[in-house]
Amino acid sequence: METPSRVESVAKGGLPEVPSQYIQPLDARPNLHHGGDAALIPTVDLSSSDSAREAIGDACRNWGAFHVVNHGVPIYLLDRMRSLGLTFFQDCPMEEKLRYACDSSSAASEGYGSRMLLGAEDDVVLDWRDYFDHHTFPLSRRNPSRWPLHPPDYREVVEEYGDEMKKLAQKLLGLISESLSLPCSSIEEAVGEIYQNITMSYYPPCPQPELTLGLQSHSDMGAITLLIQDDVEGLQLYKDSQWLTVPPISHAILVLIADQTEIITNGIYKSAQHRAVTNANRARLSVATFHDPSKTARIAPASHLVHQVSKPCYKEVVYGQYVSSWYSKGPEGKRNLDALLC
Ligand SMILES: O=C(O)CCC(=O)C(=O)O
Ligand SMILES: [Fe+2]
Repeated sequence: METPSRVESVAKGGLPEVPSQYIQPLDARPNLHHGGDAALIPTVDLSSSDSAREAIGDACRNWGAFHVVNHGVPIYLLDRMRSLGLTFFQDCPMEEKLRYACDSSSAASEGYGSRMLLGAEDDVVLDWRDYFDHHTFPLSRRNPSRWPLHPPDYREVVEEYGDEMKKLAQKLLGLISESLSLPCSSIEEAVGEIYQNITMSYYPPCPQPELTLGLQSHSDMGAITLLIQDDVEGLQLYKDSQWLTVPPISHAILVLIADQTEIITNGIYKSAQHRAVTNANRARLSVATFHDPSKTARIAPASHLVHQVSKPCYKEVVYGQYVSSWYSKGPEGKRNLDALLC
């Protein structure tokens, strides 16, 4: 098995210039002089479901993303996850990290990795990012012995975090369904059994942030993503032909609508196109918790919503095929979803 370079090791070399594989084509490079403003991303207070429902509907229609507060997940757990991630990436010796290396020849395999897309090294531009992916639901996929042993509470915290995030994702899918006048369980039933992955992403300081991306432009492929970041800016959202910076809010959780929810809602709600930019001075950490259908699930627009606009806007897709094509062709924004438009 080929062992790809870890971005951390490339960054530690103190190179004045990034290696050519990390240089983005001109049209994908970030304009760091015009960072944009995303202060307008809505924040939804979940303490009252009645007012949250309407606010969620507006946010899903206009942004595909929103922050939630009073979400019920203990704040200490958000802080502990961020600190476990930083401990792993910054304090664990490389030799130890590599004991958890993921299989770089298969998509989204569990463990420590750097390359998201499959394909030959010289075919793809590499992201300036290392990550650790944990498989947490269904429970049959959960095997904490494949996760770091240090700090001593690492495995326990990741399990508790996964449990809390799943509960929140289910609550949100219920509110999203109701915001479209569908029964509360509609979207969750269309998704089927939830597959949850937790990916900690680590972006080391980059000597040429204007040429690179921490994570290329994409929308998440599953149903709903719940994301927290540390206090370093870097996440950007594409809206109205502009890249806008998403401000980190330490006690909030960012909700990103993903592609299967766009399909199920027949395009009424849009998945969020986003990317991560790098910076020269500070490493950045994010933790994304993905909630996806099983690979065998068939995803199609909900019939009730098809009747509203008189036709389905997306073709039915087997989720596993969607995932394979995403990893082999690359996301390039939302091109995999666009390919399913009727
Ligand atoms: O680092 C971030 O904020 C974004 C991470 C992300 O988009 C992903 O893991 O899919
Ligand atoms: Fe993402």
